[in-house]
Amino acid sequence: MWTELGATISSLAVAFFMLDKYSHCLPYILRGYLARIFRKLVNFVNPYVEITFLEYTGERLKRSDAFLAIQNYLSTSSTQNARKLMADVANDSQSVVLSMREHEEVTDVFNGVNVWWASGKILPQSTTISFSHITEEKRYYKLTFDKHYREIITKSYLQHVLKKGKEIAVKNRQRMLYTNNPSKDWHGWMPTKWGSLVFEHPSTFDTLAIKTQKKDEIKKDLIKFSKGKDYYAKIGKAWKRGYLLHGPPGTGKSSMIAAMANLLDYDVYDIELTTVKDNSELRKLLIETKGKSIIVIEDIDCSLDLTGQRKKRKEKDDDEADKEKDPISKLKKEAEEERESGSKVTLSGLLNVIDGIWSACGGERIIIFTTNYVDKLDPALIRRGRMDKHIEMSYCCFEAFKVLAKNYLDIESHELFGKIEEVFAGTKMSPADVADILMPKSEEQDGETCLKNLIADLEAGKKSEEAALLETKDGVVTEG
Ligand SMILES: Nc1ncnc2c1ncn2[C@@H]1O[C@H](COP(=O)(O)OP(=O)(O)OP(=O)(O)O)[C@@H](O)[C@H]1O
Ligand SMILES: [Mg+2]
Repeated sequence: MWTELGATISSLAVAFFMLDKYSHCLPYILRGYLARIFRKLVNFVNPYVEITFLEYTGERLKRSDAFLAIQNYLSTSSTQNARKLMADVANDSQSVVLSMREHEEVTDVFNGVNVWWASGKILPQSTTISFSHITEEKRYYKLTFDKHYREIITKSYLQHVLKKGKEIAVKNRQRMLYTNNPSKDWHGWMPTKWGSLVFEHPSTFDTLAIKTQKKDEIKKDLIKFSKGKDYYAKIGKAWKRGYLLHGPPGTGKSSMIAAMANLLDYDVYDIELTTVKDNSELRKLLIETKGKSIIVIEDIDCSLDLTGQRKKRKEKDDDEADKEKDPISKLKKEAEEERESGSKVTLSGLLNVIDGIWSACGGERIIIFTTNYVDKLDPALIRRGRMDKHIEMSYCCFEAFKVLAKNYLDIESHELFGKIEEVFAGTKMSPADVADILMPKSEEQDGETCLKNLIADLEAGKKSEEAALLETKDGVVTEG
């Protein structure tokens, strides 16, 4: 069909060229008359409108969202029509996603109107060697439809295609875990700021050992946030939420982040601040994050000189230690300090970037800081509005233990539970330690043995804690 159409159009183009060339020989009125007839003729033989959607648009050659949505949309309709398809895998290799190959055509029907989609690519014109995969060839989709349906196609149909395409993208999307690459590995404008892996952490709110009430409260908060697009727009605030997770090591802070990402189906951006050169690099990194994501800065107290106090204290300790150090140790220490001082991200820089980034980016984002020492953090960093919710991850309690016993041993109730509840009171064992004890170490070790081991460990821990407390008390009394 297109070949015939092309031939007709070229004949008309020749006719028009001749008309244009010799028009000065014709009287003015006849010239206008012929031009009108010619236009009618072209409209008659080619009543179609074409819209082209390029893969890369704009000066910065950003990948077009419309192109991606169309690609996804056509992945369903084209599989029924097109003969040449391309295959890719999604969702942990669970499903195959098919899309149209170049120079294929498919027909789609919308409200009884036929439209035609064609895929193609424009090859580079010059033979110069390019270092960019983007400039080498330009892929596009071309939509053709009868001009009588211009209104319905350009409005309703395209809206329908974009909406469906985005829905398919969400369905096929593999969640990713991004980690920042050191800036020395960034090459020009190539997207190497973030390295990525498929995010496959198994932690969920069901496997998290924390009190049920707290768990439900956090889940409710997250779901409310993720559905809050209209609410945030109404109150004129950026669609973001900050969480501060604090608690001793092994209490499940990192597991909680994974559970949050799994609950909301968000990507995770894990920022290692110590490899970020300065504030402007941090800004670049954050600007590149996408919506529906959780931005994580773990151990925030260790990543930055947050309060100034840490540095001063360190300097004081170091000065004293230096007096005793030999020259080789001193040199080693200096080299280490130089490496450590690689990151010049400052607290105020971090705050500015965090506050600014929300206004610059669309789409929902959660930012999470974790720390073992909440008291060390600068109040400016964790004030309400920046970190909206503070979640304390605490030592294991009996309620949390029951979750671990179910996960690790498949035991939901046992005669030893009464004793365990009793010994848990007043102990400080992290869920990570409890989980380790509950994990059978050999084939012979059954659930009951693990529970008995736990009781023994808890009792031993309790005794040593009591002894330590007594010692301290004695110390205070003696000093007094
Ligand atoms: N609350 C919890 N519920 C379930 N499992 C937990 C919990 N806390 C710890 N664990 C187990 O212990 C391991 C370590 O936990 P996790 O890394 O989440 O602790 P963390 O608080 O991030 O520790 P750190 O402060 O050292 O980073 C996890 O792999 C998990 O199996
Ligand atoms: Mg952690």
